[in-house]
Amino acid sequence: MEEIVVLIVGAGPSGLATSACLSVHSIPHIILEKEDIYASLWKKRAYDRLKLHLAKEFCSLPFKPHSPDSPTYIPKDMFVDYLDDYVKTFNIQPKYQRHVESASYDEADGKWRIEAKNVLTGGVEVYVAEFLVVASGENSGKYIPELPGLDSFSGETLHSSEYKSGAKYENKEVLVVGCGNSGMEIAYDLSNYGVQTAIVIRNPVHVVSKEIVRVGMIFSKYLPIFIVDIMAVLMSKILYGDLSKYGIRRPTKGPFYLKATAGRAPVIDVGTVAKIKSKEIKVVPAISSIDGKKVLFEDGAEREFDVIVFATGYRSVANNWLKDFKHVLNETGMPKNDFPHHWKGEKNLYCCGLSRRGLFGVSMDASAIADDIKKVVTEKLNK
Ligand SMILES: Cc1cc2nc3c(=O)[nH]c(=O)nc-3n(C[C@H](O)[C@H](O)[C@H](O)COP(=O)(O)OP(=O)(O)OC[C@H]3O[C@@H](n4cnc5c(N)ncnc54)[C@H](O)[C@@H]3O)c2cc1C
Ligand SMILES: NC(=O)C1=CN([C@@H]2O[C@H](COP(=O)(O)OP(=O)(O)OC[C@H]3O[C@@H](n4cnc5c(N)ncnc54)[C@H](OP(=O)(O)O)[C@@H]3O)[C@@H](O)[C@H]2O)C=CC1
Ligand SMILES: O=C(O)C(=O)Cc1c[nH]c2ccccc12
Repeated sequence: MEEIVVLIVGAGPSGLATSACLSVHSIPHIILEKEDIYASLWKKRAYDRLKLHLAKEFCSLPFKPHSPDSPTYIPKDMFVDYLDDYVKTFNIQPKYQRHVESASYDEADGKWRIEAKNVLTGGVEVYVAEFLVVASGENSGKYIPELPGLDSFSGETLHSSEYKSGAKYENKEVLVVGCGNSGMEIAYDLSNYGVQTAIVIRNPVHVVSKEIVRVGMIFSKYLPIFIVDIMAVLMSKILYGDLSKYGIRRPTKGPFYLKATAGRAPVIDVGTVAKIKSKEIKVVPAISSIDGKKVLFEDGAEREFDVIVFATGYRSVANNWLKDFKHVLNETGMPKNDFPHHWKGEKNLYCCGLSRRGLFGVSMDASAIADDIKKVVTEKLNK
């Protein structure tokens, strides 16, 4: 059994940022990561053409702004290089292939007991920590809806986290389920490879440009969200026009309101809208059932597909291993406390990167968590 002051679960940007902030405070800690590398989402589960879709000033980790020479919207591989530099700068050394399977709070000694399977040896390692930081990601579990007849589908199915590029789907009929940023960009990528592409858009969704988001993020510092949303929607209408005739309806609530309250990011268009307008990408309604290669839609139409890409999002699965999750999370694996108090729980339990604010939120959380742990440790030493 290993005793440690702070144990961090996950070596994505949240775990790395928290580690850096704790190191600056000289607080001993370890990171347990189930994969064999850090930043596995960015290194293993992201498609080729992915870029950061927030301007770089909103995407840096603590103590390390992006280089002035970096493009405003950083390509995935360049962001991975940035994380490599970050890990070197702060000498971050996660314990890899340690899959945390259980974490519970021992009331008797007031510490966290963490059990992790060593993926290499198959053995179970036990750790005892005074502080526990959940940094396992809001996108840690793939979500695929249960659709009637899905088991009968005779083509290929994959989740967006498994998609790399449209190259392997040339001359195929592909259905993308989900019109979030993954679905809309994957549909664009498929279409660029000449793939016959359809996308399911079943509910209203905002479409904005990167520049509208950048302006909105800047103005959000000074103006109430409803003003920012009025501006954002007006700019979107000017840029894209009335999209309802193409099957894209705008929600009644604004894009920044929905992001702040429901964590639903607007679609930041990469060129998909133009392809939908030109009918290179076909918009279809919700699926009612699947039969072999045939997909039946709620408008009664049906069409055969070779491939279905589920760009239907993710879920936090922290509750699978965090037995005493109620000290910081709710039943869905997300923070039980509202932003900006979401990161701190009871019993020295914290969560980082679960505020649905992307890397911008990661940095805020990591700094706040490390500062709070430093305060608690200092107060204890001064008693
Ligand atoms: C396709 C995609 C694109 C995105 N683009 C942007 C963007 O442009 N800008 C932005 O701000 N945000 C973006 N995001 C949001 C993204 O969540 C953050 O950028 C960032 O990756 C969050 O970091 P994280 O460390 O909290 O979570 P993750 O990056 O998901 O890392 C969590 C880590 O925890 C590990 N882990 C999970 N469970 C366990 C366990 N039980 N035991 C041990 N280890 C475990 C995982 O292996 C993983 O390495 C995007 C997300 C996706 C899916
Ligand atoms: N940097 C970048 O360029 C990118 C960033 N991202 C980020 O990654 C995160 C995850 O994004 P993403 O993977 O798109 O997931 P999201 O959760 O944002 O979107 C999931 C989509 O799936 C749809 N959906 C769910 N179930 C069904 C169903 N049964 N039938 C039809 N549609 C369904 C949802 O529609 P409904 O509303 O109807 O439920 C929604 O449109 C987000 O924060 C996003 O901003 C993602 C891709 C690229
Ligand atoms: O892409 C993501 O997952 C993000 O959460 C990035 C993000 C943070 N704040 C936003 C506001 C509008 C659109 C995207 C984001």
